Amino acid sequence: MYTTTKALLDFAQTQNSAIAAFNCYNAETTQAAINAAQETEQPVIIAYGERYQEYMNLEAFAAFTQALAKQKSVNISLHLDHSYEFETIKRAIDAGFSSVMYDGSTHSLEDNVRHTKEIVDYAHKHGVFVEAEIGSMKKGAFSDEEEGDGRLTDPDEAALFVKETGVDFLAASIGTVHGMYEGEPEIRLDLLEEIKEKCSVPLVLHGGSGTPENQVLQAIDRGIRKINVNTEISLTAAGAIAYQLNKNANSHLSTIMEYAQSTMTEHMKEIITLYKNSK
Ligand SMILES: O=C(O)C[C@@H](O)[C@H](O)C(=O)COP(=O)(O)O
Ligand SMILES: [Zn+2]
Repeated sequence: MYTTTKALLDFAQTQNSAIAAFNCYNAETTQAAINAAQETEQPVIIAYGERYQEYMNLEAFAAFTQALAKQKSVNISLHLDHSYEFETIKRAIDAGFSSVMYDGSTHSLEDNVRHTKEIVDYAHKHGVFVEAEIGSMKKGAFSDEEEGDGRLTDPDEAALFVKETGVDFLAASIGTVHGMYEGEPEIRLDLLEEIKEKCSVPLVLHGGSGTPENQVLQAIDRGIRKINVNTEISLTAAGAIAYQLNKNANSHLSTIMEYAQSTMTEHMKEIITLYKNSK
């Protein structure tokens, strides 16, 4: 079923769980995520980033995802991840994305508020929900993302940001990184508690890959409702491809990709089940 990210995060709120938002950019990643949702009978968010456009056209991706989602009985939403250009956001809204993320984290607070508000006003007029980021994420290992300066979110700034912009979901920087960790990460649960207390909107955790399970569960218990995962799944697929080629270097491409896809599905099922947080 094709639904909105807002409906999924509201549902997560009632369950004290978080919804996995998997970064998808081709047929295999998207099918893997949708199959994982179907097999676990849990909702999932398909997150397509602005930077993937060179790899798969935005409108084609949206049509593909919506067509698959409509054939399934579980709830699936389509979200535009990290976007910097108003133009991309407008295109995503026209293509049927239910939510978009404007990433103004590299701007000053004042500019981030101004740009985000402009986008929120536009998106809300079109019935679309907006995620935005305050603070910024550091880049860890194996991430193709651009280097951020890694500023933790200030709870008072976050409260002001939510109030001034009218944003629907807030991505807060609380100690995770984009990519894998070099050492043991430490999610700042104290900071998360303070942000949660001061902001009434659902909170989003970026940099889900490699984050220790006990820290993830504690973050969910303190109000994280959406967790973005990319690098970990990409590494799983790369490992599966290497394994298949090692077994048979002349494998047909469809065999290699099918194996990569089913391996991703299994990994995604574990993540979805963890985030469900049922004790
Ligand atoms: O890499 C992308 O294009 C998107 C990611 O930044 C995503 O938003 C995210 O936070 C996933 O982090 P990761 O699991 O640590 O790669
Ligand atoms: Zn991210």
